[in-house]
Amino acid sequence: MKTILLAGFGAMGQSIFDQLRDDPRIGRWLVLERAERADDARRKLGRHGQVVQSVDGLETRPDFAVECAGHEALGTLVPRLLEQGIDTIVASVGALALPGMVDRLDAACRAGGAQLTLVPGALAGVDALAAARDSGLVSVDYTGRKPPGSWQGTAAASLCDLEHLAEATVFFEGTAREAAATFPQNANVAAMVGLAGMGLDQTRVRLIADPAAGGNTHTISARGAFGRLEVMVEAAAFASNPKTSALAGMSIVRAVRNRLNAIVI
Ligand SMILES: NC(=O)C1=CN([C@@H]2O[C@H](COP(=O)(O)OP(=O)(O)OC[C@H]3O[C@@H](n4cnc5c(N)ncnc54)[C@H](O)[C@@H]3O)[C@@H](O)[C@H]2O)C=CC1
Ligand SMILES: O=C([O-])CC(=O)C(=O)O
Repeated sequence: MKTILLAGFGAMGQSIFDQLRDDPRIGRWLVLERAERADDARRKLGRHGQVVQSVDGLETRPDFAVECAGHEALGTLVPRLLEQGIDTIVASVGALALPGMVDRLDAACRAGGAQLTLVPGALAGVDALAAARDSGLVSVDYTGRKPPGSWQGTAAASLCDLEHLAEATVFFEGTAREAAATFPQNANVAAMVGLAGMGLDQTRVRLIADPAAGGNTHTISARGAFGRLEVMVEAAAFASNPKTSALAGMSIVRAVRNRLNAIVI
């Protein structure tokens, strides 16, 4: 039976645990949380696992790890996990847009002989984009559209009047690298499109606050030698965190199951 280390027990982390808690192939959860949220995590984990203080000096070595704790945590925790040879699945893909981060993670993987998995998260179409890239891509565009409430508490609040928007408002246009760095809680998907396709600096991003949006919508438009791609997801958000689509948690669950299943889809 497997032991999984889960860094971050917020909206996504709790949903991942809830979906996988009864899987007989998983024996134990080691959860890393900030001190002020540790008791809550301990209570929710019950007999299924324990809260740990650090990724270093663990009594039980995890078989693999999952990160859903944010950009800062990715930078501090994930290289240390990889250096210890612990394969890690990450949600906070946008942190790879930070200067030097890809090289740092690559070096940590090599030092530990570990593998880092970036999930599509709330996106669809990443498989096709990544497959098409070696044959040559001509353009890749990503548009993120969310209700104003999903942009509250982010840099969008200083770029438009989120409280009083009467219509859909484009408040950001730039590269995937700029989007990921400016909106760490909302533009991990933009970084994923960039990393899977033409690169962080060649991928164009538009971010929109839309009072009429029915959910968090993510649209990828791409052209290349393969042909043309147009994929849109309208995703329901977590009640506990409207910035995050529940599909992002499901995407991690898929990645975990793919490590446990005989047949990988
Ligand atoms: N790839 C994708 O499609 C998506 C990726 N994300 C990323 O996933 C992250 C998590 O999303 P949510 O669960 O919705 O956020 P959340 O804010 O609900 O939960 C994050 C949890 O991580 C904990 N945390 C923060 N720093 C930590 C640290 N150093 N060590 C341990 N725990 C720490 C927080 O206390 C909190 O409980 C986001 O910050 C974002 O970077 C979010 C949405 C979609
Ligand atoms: O969950 C989503 O809709 C996407 C998101 O927040 C992110 O990529 O950071």
